[in-house]
Amino acid sequence: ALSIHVDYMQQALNLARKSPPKPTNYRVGALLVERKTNTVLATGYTLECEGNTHAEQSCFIKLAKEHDILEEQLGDILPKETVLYTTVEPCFKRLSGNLPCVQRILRLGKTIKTVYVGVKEPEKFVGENTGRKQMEDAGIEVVLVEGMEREILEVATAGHVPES
Ligand SMILES: Nc1nc(=O)c(N)c(NC[C@H](O)[C@H](O)[C@H](O)COP(=O)(O)O)[nH]1
Ligand SMILES: [Zn+2]
Repeated sequence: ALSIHVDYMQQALNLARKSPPKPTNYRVGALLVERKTNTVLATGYTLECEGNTHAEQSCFIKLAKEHDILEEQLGDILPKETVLYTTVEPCFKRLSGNLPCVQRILRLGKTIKTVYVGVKEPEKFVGENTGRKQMEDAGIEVVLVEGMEREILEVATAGHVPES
């Protein structure tokens, strides 16, 4: 049966499709959702916000702008039962050196309770992604929403040069 999680992951994948293809990152879509009422608090996709931004980061930037606060202050306004859907698991390291999204999530305190991911990050750019363990150690549940791996990866890597 189509779970609510697949519905949100499909929405996230549709967002990822808006991302301009690039060989050095993944095209990812993300949604911040208030679990009790299932209200979408913010949507985002890779490179949506100016600069070299990630999908999860774009959600945070947009929501912070809406509340006229800094991104790192979002923990003060996010509902206690906020969850994040992202087609590719949050990054723990970025080749650009920008702050990884796991750190962005962790600094929001106990507001983000669960992170739903469509796929684990491939090891192409930064080797094995150890972000999941960092989040679980901080009490954040990480749930793999199965069944969409192939299409998520197809969208995520659309800007990559085919492996020769
Ligand atoms: N979860 C996630 N959301 C994104 O929006 C995105 N682009 C990635 N991609 C992860 C990948 O590891 C980094 O894109 C590379 O490490 C290059 O780093 P930059 O993106 O240039 O900072 N991962
Ligand atoms: Zn990231």
